[in-house]
Amino acid sequence: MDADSPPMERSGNDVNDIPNETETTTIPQSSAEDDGASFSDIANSDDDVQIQWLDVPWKTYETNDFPTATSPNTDADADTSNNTYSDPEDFGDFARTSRERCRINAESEDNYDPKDNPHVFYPVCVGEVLNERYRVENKLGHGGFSTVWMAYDLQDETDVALKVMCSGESGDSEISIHDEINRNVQDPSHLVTYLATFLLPGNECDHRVLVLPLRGPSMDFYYRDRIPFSSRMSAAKQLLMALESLHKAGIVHRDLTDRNCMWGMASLRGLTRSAKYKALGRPFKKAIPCRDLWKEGELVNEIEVPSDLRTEDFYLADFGLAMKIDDEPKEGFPPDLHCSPERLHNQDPSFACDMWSYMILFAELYTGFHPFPHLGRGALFGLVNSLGPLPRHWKGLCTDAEDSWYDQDRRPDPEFSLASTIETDLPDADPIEREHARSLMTRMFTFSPEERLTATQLLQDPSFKAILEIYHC
Ligand SMILES: Nc1ncnc2c1ncn2[C@@H]1O[C@H](COP(=O)(O)OP(=O)(O)OP(=O)(O)O)[C@@H](O)[C@H]1O
Repeated sequence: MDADSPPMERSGNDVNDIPNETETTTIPQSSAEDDGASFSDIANSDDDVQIQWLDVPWKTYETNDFPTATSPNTDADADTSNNTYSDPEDFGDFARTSRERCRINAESEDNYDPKDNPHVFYPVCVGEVLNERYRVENKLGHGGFSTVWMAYDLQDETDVALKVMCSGESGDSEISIHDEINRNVQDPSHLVTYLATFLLPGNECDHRVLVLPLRGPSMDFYYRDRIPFSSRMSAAKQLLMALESLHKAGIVHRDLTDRNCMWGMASLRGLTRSAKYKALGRPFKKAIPCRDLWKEGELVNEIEVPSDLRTEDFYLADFGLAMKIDDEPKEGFPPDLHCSPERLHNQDPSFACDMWSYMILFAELYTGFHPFPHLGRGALFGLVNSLGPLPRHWKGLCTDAEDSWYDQDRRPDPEFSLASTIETDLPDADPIEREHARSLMTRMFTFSPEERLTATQLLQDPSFKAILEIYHC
């Protein structure tokens, strides 16, 4: 597929640069420990042959232990720019004790058990080569329908993300919406669409795999308020422009959440696997403990991208629920806290629903917090408490709602009005800036979808532009 992928820099490693066969290189043995060296330390290391990254026992290799120019893995495993090599057998560390096994924070093992689950996940081991091309090197994340892995494309010699879908998810509609995006969206550069796709034969079923360009951490990963304001506001603008181009092509995303928005990640091209493990963390894993599993697989901790690898680019991903605006809506909602109130009342998805979700993300990027504290009583309660009663004609359309939330005499709690929330969350902001934020949020967080600004209108809105200008975006 010729979907856009970002330009990747190739660092100067060439098989001819492999040191003389008489030289000896010392590399660390596998270890879960980390000496805290930064990415730039690794990428710029000009140590000669003896390098020491970890405070762990050392293993000494003769250089002729390493792949030669005729070996298929030569380029993949030798990174002579750093004079370092990957141990071909090193694919992370197994938890050894029950306490260590508890530290593995992955999808539930039940997802692999056909007895518990009609839509099973595909068991994957780090180190496995999928489709004779993609060597799985680390775990990126998982969702309700997939596991997502960082893999090395042995053919194109680049890192990619593999989204391995559960059985029963043909992926057909996601692929066709990716195709639609690549055909019709004027600028898809901030939309994460597939580079290639293949099927993996599973246990009496196939599993669809999407090969995606590798991106960085999702928006929910970092404490947002630790990222500079200018980066967060630039992200908000990039996301809105991506959404505008999606909407102009007649596509609604329907699942705009912090999990589906991602920062960019600096290219790791040219680094050995051990250097990548050094930068991103080593896979920490245990075998999937299901009995009678048809194939080996591992539950693996998801990588934590260090902040010095995060780039200023921002992307919208996961088009699993996206659809053409005129198509018959399929099942599925964003999580309640990012879902528009009309969708929570079972109205059809619309561009305005996406704009509500966008505005929640904008508020989270801007203030660092969700704008409607729900006090443990659910998303709709948070809205009623801050904005006032829900439209009377929606009553009865949402089973989780209380009748009193539609009582038109009900007053919002002044402590949770948008003005007070903005003042609490941004105590140092200039009053004029806060007034722009209040005005913008009041107009966007309206229960009438038809009154919400479109993406194009919001990009032109004087208050939106004023806030971005303050942060030089
Ligand atoms: N291209 C990518 N680069 C890096 N990480 C990714 C990429 N795609 C997905 N991820 C990670 O994997 C996680 C799950 O991906 P995704 O949301 O696409 O899966 P899903 O099964 O559709 O999830 P959901 O149940 O939320 O719809 C994301 O939150 C993100 O952390």
